[in-house]
Amino acid sequence: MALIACGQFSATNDVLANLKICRSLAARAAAAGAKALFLPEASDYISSSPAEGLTLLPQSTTLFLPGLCLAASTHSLSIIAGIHAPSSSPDLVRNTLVYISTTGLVSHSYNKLHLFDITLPSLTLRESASTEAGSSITPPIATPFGRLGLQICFDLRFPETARALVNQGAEILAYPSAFTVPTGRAHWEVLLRARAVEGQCYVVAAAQGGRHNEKRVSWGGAMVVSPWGEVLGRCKEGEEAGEPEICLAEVDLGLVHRVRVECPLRRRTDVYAEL
Ligand SMILES: O=C(O)CNC(=O)[C@H](CS)NC(=O)CCC(=O)C(=O)O
Repeated sequence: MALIACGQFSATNDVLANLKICRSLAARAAAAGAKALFLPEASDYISSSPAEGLTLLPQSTTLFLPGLCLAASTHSLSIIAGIHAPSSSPDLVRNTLVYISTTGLVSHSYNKLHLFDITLPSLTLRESASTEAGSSITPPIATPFGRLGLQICFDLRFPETARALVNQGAEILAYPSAFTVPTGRAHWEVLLRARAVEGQCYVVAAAQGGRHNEKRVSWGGAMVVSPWGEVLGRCKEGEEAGEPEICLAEVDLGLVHRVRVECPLRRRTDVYAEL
């Protein structure tokens, strides 16, 4: 059994202010006895334009990430955080999830595979205009609290990558996110719980929640879901979201095993392809 913390706040274009919030969440998680802190997608900054994002990127690399690493080693805490990272093009960033071990080193990372390009009546977002998509799945990481699969936000809508990670041994899936308000209200909880029930694994979804700038608001509702689909802890959602917070949950790998034994999901790979 290991206690983990799942964080929520609203990042702005002030990288140092975002770091201060993340460091305070790390202190809270450690004081509560957590072994790991999960932070949202884009914890380093939410910009109001792709051009502004590019100007903030150096501060993410030289200030935000080293600051998080220091927090991890200071508190002997694993930190799993969404950040931006340089890409192969000077005009694009990567949307990355880093795993920082308790010694304060980035040991693993994952680049978001599925980019969020939507055109709703109320909202248009084109992540592909600013972001280079990843090109591989990071195999599950052996951590002190279980084998962890890395995904990011919009990846949540693609059960194939979750299945691939579970087939590779994942016991926990991370979905750090910055869901929009209309899609969050409609889909966030049901998708997270579905991924946990289908994968028979824990799902840990740190989230941006609240207003970032005059154009952008995130739904919030960071949560930890059990392999049986129960919500074990959750942060505020919708209008209520805004203040930095954490929710806590126990990860019991015995429960992952029990659910998989009690309800075996034997696939008909004679009929459809195995992933
Ligand atoms: O670009 C950044 O700085 C941070 N990244 C994001 O906010 C990303 C891309 S715009 N958001 C999502 O993927 C939301 C997905 C979503 O809301 C859904 O699937 O419904």
